[in-house]
Amino acid sequence: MKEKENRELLSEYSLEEIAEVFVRIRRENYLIHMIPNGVSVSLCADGLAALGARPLMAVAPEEMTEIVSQADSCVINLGQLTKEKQEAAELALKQGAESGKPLVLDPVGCGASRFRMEAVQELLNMPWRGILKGNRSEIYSIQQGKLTKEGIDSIKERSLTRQIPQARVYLVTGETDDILWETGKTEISHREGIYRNLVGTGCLTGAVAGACYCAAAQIVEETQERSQAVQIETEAGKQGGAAEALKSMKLAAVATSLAMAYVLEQAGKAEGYGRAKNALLDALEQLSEKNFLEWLLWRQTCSDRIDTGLWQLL
Ligand SMILES: Nc1ncnc2c1ncn2[C@@H]1O[C@H](COP(=O)(O)OP(=O)(O)O)[C@@H](O)[C@H]1O
Ligand SMILES: Cc1ncsc1CCOP(=O)(O)O
Repeated sequence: MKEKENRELLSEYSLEEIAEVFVRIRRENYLIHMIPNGVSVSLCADGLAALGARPLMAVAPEEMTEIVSQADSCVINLGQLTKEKQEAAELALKQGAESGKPLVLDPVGCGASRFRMEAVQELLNMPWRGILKGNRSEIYSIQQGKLTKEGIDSIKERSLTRQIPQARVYLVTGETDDILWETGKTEISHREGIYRNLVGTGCLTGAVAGACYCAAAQIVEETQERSQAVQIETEAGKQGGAAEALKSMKLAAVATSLAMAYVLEQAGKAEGYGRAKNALLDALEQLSEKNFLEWLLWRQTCSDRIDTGLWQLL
């Protein structure tokens, strides 16, 4: 059963399709609106630009509906949360859901204070479809409704439940990233290379997910259109909306996780914290080039050799 789940995911997305996500971001120059935090705003804006996307960082509730309407996707990062930011996040999720935009929510440090936890729970109770990206501690806090008081980091080992709402995909980051959805789960290991904990890489992961989600939605839609052109309408086809949306979210999460594994590996080779941050941005720029597909193929070959698989069995 576990093996079947894993094979299904492998057959769902080829490495070429994953690499195509980044070629598309550069070609389409998606406008990614992010409600950022002051600590990582430059890294996220630079990171999106390095990918070939167009960042737009807006925070004022007064302009949120207009801004979300014109963006291709919206990433809501709750770091440095204030009441005003919470209001902006609610408006962004509402407008994003109404206009069917790809949405990513990053509940930064939601286990650190009651204020953050309550705000996150309210936002999660709203009806929107999208990706929830958090470290293991943040997702644990959300699932258990408990404060973990680990600051913004994930320090302790935490077990997560498999109860994921239907319209959401969770991208849980750490040494191994977990991608969870209502009926399944996969793991992507980041253990290769030397890892350096650079401030803002969690936020950057959310920003990258926002860009990947735009490309993934287009890729999935085009694949669906091609298959509909040769098929008569089936029951599965009629229910295509939710299934397609789930596929886009999963492809976006897988592409984000592997891209971050690649860029963090490049950053890990640089000497010194400052150089590592620049190496991270330079590596983001390479994702749309053939280096990244070659790295994916190389990684798969290595994984096959040590018999773990690119996507680890669950
Ligand atoms: N020990 C680790 N080894 C390799 N990569 C890691 C490790 N911990 C986190 N990462 C990666 O670093 C990025 C940021 O994740 P994380 O540090 O968990 O987020 P946050 O900054 O929100 O706590 C993600 O791409 C994640 O996969
Ligand atoms: C340090 C800090 N404090 C509030 S937001 C923030 C940045 C979060 O960075 P990361 O992406 O590494 O979790």
